Amino acid sequence: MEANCSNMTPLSSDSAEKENTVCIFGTGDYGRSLGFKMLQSGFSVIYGSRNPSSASLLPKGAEVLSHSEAARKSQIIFVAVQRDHYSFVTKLSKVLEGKILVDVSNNLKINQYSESNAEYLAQLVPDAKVVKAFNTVSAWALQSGTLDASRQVFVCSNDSKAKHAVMDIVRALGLIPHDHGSLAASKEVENYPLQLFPTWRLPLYICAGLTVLIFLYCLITDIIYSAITEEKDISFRIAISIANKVFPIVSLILLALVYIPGVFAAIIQLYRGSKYKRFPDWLDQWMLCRKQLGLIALSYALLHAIYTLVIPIRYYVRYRINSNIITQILKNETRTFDNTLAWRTDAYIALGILGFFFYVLLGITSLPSVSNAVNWREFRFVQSKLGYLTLVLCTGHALIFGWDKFLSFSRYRWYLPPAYTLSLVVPCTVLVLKLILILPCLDRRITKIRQGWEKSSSAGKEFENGDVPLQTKM
Ligand SMILES: NC(=O)C1=CN([C@@H]2O[C@H](COP(=O)(O)OP(=O)(O)OC[C@H]3O[C@@H](n4cnc5c(N)ncnc54)[C@H](OP(=O)(O)O)[C@@H]3O)[C@@H](O)[C@H]2O)C=CC1
Ligand SMILES: [Fe+3]
Repeated sequence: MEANCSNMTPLSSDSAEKENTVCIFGTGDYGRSLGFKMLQSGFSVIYGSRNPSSASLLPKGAEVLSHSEAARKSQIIFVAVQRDHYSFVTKLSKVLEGKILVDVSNNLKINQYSESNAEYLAQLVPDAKVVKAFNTVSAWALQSGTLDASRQVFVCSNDSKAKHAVMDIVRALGLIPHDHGSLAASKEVENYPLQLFPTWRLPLYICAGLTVLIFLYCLITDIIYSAITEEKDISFRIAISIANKVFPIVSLILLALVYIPGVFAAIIQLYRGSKYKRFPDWLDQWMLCRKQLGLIALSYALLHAIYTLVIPIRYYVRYRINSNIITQILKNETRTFDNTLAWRTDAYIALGILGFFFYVLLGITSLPSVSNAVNWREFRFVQSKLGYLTLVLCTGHALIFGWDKFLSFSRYRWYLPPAYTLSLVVPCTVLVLKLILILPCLDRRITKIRQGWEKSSSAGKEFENGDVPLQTKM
């Protein structure tokens, strides 16, 4: 079936109907859902089943026959059967000769078998043209029509015509086909739905590790320290006070971690005097998860903002304010207005608000629908310039919050510095390194390197781009 199916509507003539007919082996969940969607899109559907008479719950308008009878009636056959049962196709090898067999199967584990299911099917019926497709679309999504998250269908085959015929069907169903090349890619395609947030794994581990470490640090320096040295139980602070320390600290560290790899990359390129050598793997990995790190940092900043907003309604805070007022009344004293403190708190809050605003802006511009609407230069400007501005504002927010507390030794509990200082180490390091890198002498050199200029280390000679073979990326 090489006819273009993209404009398919139900056809009336017999021959056209034959061209428009697809066969589905298996009347299980997937076979039924696929058949339902096919019928909706104007195809005729014939099921091939072991027991045609007892097949039930099939979509209206579909026919059920034996495997061989059904296969004879269509050029394209979808195999909606679990891999373990594929052996039944060997008996049909004659009738399947030259036909397109679409393997929709998935496995339970990554690399469960040595060869992919599609390659296995191709070995069982070598004279059929096997195409891998549809495994990324669930039965539920096909049936319910909620295909927003899984519109993409990866298609691969060794037979180009067969692949394009299946891609036409994919389009006719309102889905988006992605050509993944030959059947050798089918293993990767089969592993795809089994991966659980692959690009999120490293950022989530980093975030979880930092969260636990900072929480333990705050627990020791606040709650356990008070319990042991002052015999005071302030464990209630875990719920809001400690949480509202952990979230901003981790958020700021994660935001700085988004910008460190760029700084390291610039230093490495300066040192090598070239951009044509691969970065170490760890740096590549780190660069690839910057967006995820940034989005987790944003979610923690959002939590910090919400926790901060509830401070005035906390019982503990209202109690402290009231008891302060009563103490002043009882002592008949009035605390004078501290102008410096007023400036400090206002500046700290203002930097926090502005920092959060740019944080959100960065998050919004990283959404595909927004980033697709800006060109590469605009995207770089937002993510780099506004990103650094966010880092500066948020670091300023933390610096003014802490002020000179780090100088007062009484705040060091068991020689441990106040928790806020932990949030400043990485961001300050990034900002200092960035400041050095934007010094005109270094900036000019980095710009030249990124435009392709190279310094030959062996001969001490300098080559322009093009004189030296490009070996690797960057
Ligand atoms: N469910 C889902 O969301 C998705 C499923 N898939 C893939 O689709 C395929 C089918 O899945 P699903 O429909 O859920 O599975 P089911 O177990 O529900 O159905 C499989 C069908 O295969 C047929 N069958 C069972 N045993 C044999 C056998 N020994 N020989 C021949 N045919 C047999 C039966 O149909 P009959 O009785 O008519 O012969 C049965 O209904 C699988 O490979 C799966 O990985 C892919 C993406 C998503
Ligand atoms: Fe804050």
